[in-house]
Amino acid sequence: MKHMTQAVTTLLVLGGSGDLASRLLLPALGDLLTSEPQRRVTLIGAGSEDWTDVHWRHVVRTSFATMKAKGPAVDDLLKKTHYIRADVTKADDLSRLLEACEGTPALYFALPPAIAAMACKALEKVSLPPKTVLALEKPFGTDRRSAIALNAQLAKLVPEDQVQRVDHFLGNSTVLNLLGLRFANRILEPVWNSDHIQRVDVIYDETLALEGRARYYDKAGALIDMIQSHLLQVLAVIAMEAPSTLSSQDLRDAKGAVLRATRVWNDSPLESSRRGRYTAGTVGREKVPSYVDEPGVDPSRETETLAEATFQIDTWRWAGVPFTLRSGKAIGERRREIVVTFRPAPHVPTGLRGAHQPTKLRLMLAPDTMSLELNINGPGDPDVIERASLTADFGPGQLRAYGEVLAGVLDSDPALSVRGDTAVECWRIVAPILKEWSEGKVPLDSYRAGSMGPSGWIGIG
Ligand SMILES: NC(=O)C1=CN([C@@H]2O[C@H](COP(=O)(O)OP(=O)(O)OC[C@H]3O[C@@H](n4cnc5c(N)ncnc54)[C@H](OP(=O)(O)O)[C@@H]3O)[C@@H](O)[C@H]2O)C=CC1
Ligand SMILES: O=C1O[C@H](COP(=O)(O)O)[C@@H](O)[C@H](O)[C@H]1O
Repeated sequence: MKHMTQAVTTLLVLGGSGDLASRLLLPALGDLLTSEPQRRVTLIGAGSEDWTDVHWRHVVRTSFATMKAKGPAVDDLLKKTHYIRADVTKADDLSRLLEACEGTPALYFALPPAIAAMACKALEKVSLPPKTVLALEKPFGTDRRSAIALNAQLAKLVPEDQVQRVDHFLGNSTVLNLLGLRFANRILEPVWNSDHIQRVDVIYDETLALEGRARYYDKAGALIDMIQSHLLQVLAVIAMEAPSTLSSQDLRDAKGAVLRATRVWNDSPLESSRRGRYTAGTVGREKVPSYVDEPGVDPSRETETLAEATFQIDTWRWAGVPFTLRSGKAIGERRREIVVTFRPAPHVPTGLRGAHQPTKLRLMLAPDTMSLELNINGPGDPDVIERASLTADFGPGQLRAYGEVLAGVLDSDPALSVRGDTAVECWRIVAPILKEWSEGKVPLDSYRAGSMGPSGWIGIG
């Protein structure tokens, strides 16, 4: 993304002792500072663990090492970074943390969602320095109503453009590349509509299983964890109208308009959604227990680990085109792709045989590649259609997804974050599915960990 003047001088990570901080945020910060050595950031970690500064520096160094982070910005940060033990739900503790911040702080809520909401409430009693940035992780709230309440709470604290509702998929380079691919070429936009596109599928199947995250995941499940947030954002970027600029206002207006027009296909979760849960199996060489036997899981919740749902977008451009989003855990093969399937050619000349498959554009995420699958009639019999793929490698991108997220936070540029109304809209979109699933109207199918999903499910993409 574009690089703005850095607005934030201190990054205060609330929940610095957690998984997100050490596995994703800190490595991304190291990566960002290596690639942009002119940045200067003071990093403060805060959490309920009784850590010393020495221990915290060790955690930061270890995380930075995973990205081979180096250079003057990294050295400067490592010299000064420190850790403060605090209960972030208490106003006094939050005041203490803010007093330790130099200049303009960004508070990154790397906290369980309920604790983040409590911390926001406590911040009402705290005086925030001007231009303070608040960065909140997904899921933003637990349903439409709580997202509206959290928005109202945040509005009491800072203006909307100082709130970053983080969705790291928007920092994913393939998602960013979609902007260039769609809007910097003449050939795609004229066919990017229901006249030419038959369906769009977004698939994010992971080989990872629960990874010890039952405390959060068992209450969320695949629909909330992946579709309500990340994949609907991807849908919005695929389907949005061309923004005039890459400014946060233009990008977020364009995404917001698409999501406001999106609803469950035919308003029927029964026909348009499926859910599954893995049983014991082997993924690669790893033995995976049945989801219900994972520590911390409550089987009576009937949490799904694989979700698939089809949506419609009620606009002139997209009327009648199904958008199917799917994500699952403990699937036998990792598959992360956007598949755009074009309608068949209106007439294939009589005498040309074998044009059975439609043109498909595949955009693969991490590693970021693209392939356009075409029908051609060479090199063999000129009367027979064969398939050919035009492929391109997008390269790794300057920064990883969380690096882009952190650049946005430090520059106080919300372009890659989710606007408040859009976060609410995403809950509105999935609400009918959540309701019918909770009422048991859509069966919870089983699939063996390491398989491609429940038998009987027709593959997509
Ligand atoms: N982990 C991941 O892969 C991803 C996580 N996220 C989101 O990031 C957020 C954090 O997740 P994750 O890091 O996995 O969660 P963890 O449970 O690993 O970490 C949460 C952190 O918050 C701290 N904490 C909890 N209560 C308090 C309190 N009252 N005062 C101070 N610190 C407190 C915990 O400290 P202690 O352990 O001492 O309680 C811990 O450091 C969630 O919203 C999640 O959805 C988003 C994308 C990916
Ligand atoms: O936010 C989340 O995303 C990850 C998948 O994203 P990736 O960039 O790590 O591939 C997912 O595994 C996790 O369950 C979810 O909370």
